[in-house]
Amino acid sequence: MEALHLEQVVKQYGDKTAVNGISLKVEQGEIYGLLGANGAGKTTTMRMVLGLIYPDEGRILYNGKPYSTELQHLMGYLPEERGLYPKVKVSDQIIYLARLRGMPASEADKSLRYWLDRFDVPEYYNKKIEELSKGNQQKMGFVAAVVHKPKILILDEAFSGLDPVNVELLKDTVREMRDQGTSILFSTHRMEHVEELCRNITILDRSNTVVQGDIREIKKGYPREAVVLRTAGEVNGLAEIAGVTAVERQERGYLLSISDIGAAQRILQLAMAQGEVEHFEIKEPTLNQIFIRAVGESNE
Ligand SMILES: Nc1ncnc2c1ncn2[C@@H]1O[C@H](COP(=O)(O)OP(=O)(O)OP(=O)(O)O)[C@@H](O)[C@H]1O
Repeated sequence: MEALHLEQVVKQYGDKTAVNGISLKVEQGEIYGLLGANGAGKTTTMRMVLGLIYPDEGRILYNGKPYSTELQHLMGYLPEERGLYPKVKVSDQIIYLARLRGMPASEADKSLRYWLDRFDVPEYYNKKIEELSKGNQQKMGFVAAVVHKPKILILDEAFSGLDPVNVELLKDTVREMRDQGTSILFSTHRMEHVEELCRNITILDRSNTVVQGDIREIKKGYPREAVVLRTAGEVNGLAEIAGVTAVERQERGYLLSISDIGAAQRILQLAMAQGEVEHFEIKEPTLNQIFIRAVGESNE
């Protein structure tokens, strides 16, 4: 059974439909990508899942059951806007938040110390949030979201403001939580993070679902329009091949754009006829390209 199931969920603010009939399922131990342009309805959807606001239509089920206040103990949320108080000590507020979610103080303290050690910052225990850098405040926001061991974790731009080392650290942590059975709703504008972490995604555009499903399946539905070719020497006549729309000379070869898949074979044949081919690859579209195309198309 799905840990989280949204069925035709609608949210309106006056005349404005912020979310227009979203349906999705997140399995136990899955990281699910919720994507969309600015104002598409992601935060509104996440706030409904958290029970902070209520859907006007449709329903949300948690392990097959409707929302109840006990669920607050099972959910963790890292909001896009920093949610921690600047003047309060890290330990005071994170333990307080964990207790609000039903964790005894001594266990919360132990869990907080575990996370501070894990992130190699045990000294933050006694620091005020305002004394930390922006990235480290973000890390403490993450700790606040996971300290009580949630079963459903909602991450809104979890990696924003983090340096590459910390991004990797948090990615590993998120994967580990997934492997332990946590279901994670993951929202970001960074498509490469989605490619690395998520199996299934929904792309929202102006309140509507425009793309949904398994990333690998979605990619199969889009044409392959790029070829990478690496050869020992120059290849003449690439631009004249039927179906080749652009040829870009790169440091170690060529990047070609094609309008039909047959052009790829013609490129390979021409290159082989002129010398040794070191590398040949027909590239799948990136999620970034799919996003731009899907959101662009629905705006036409
Ligand atoms: N409290 C509110 N009252 C009125 N309109 C709202 C409210 N909250 C959100 N909206 C509107 O609902 C739509 C969806 O907003 P939402 O914040 O869910 O988008 P988002 O996908 O999270 O965007 P972003 O990527 O910019 O964070 C927007 O048009 C927004 O202006």
